[in-house]
Amino acid sequence: MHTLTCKNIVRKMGDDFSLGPINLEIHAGTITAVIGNNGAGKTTFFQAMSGDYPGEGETKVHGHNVHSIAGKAALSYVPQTFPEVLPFRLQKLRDLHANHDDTWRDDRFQAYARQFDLPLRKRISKLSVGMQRKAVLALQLSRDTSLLLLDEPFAGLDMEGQTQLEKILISKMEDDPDGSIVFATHIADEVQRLADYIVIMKNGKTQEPMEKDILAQQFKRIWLAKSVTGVEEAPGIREVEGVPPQILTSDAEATEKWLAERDVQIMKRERLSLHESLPLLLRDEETNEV
Ligand SMILES: Nc1ncnc2c1ncn2[C@@H]1O[C@H](COP(=O)(O)OP(=O)(O)OP(=O)(O)O)[C@@H](O)[C@H]1O
Repeated sequence: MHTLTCKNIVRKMGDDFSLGPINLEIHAGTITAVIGNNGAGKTTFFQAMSGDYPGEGETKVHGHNVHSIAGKAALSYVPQTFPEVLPFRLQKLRDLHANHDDTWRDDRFQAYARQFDLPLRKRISKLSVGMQRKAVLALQLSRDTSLLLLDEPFAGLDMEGQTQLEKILISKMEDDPDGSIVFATHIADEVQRLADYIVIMKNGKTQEPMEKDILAQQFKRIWLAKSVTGVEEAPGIREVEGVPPQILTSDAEATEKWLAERDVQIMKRERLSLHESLPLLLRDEETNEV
């Protein structure tokens, strides 16, 4: 079952950037991290997925068009910036949701407001950047929806806030096993701790979602006993350094098969952390568009 389906999402931004076409399916019960370099198009994509603008293509949440009432009621969206809420006090925004939003769970809001120590009676614009994000997270996480779209939700949060948010997201998934979370991030540790799938975004296009655990098995550093001609061209090779060579591969199985065929002994191998493998993925020139 899919929580979210994007079909042929396209958006042109100025003269220099265009998003898509993006086709993506997010399975129910999963957390997906969208990663990409600055300017890759993550925010533009989140705006498109959330129905923030009437663009080309179609996004559906549990089968409902994202622009329909049912679609809007099925998702919560925390954008990267939120100028429209800045003039208001959090209490006022809480009251609006409590009175007009069928998805609203006031018990949750009160708990998040306490946890994040949010001042209800100050204008959001008067809060620090991190507190502003906590306020918007508290509002959106208090809506009982099956899809959370979070554009860099950890940016600007203090360490305690990051840990609190992680716990909240994990407990939301436990409460609603068919729910899904899609979040954009630049933080490898958050990908490591939260994500089931990783979607790489480059030049406005997404690659096919990759299972984080499979990716962790494929990326390895391998120490060879001797130099071997043509190793730079072996399958999966990303980097070759030193004599005897130390190699980085994104397809350990294929690389090791290639080495075995040439009787090259492997002295040692270790998996790469996401801190090492994600930058390699983002550097790659090729995109496998879906
Ligand atoms: N209002 C706009 N008019 C023209 N171009 C824009 C506009 N907003 C964004 N862009 C361009 O769209 C591209 C994608 O921007 P976007 O903010 O989606 O990237 P991002 O991956 O979220 O980046 P970051 O990691 O820095 O947040 C950029 O090249 C940016 O210059």
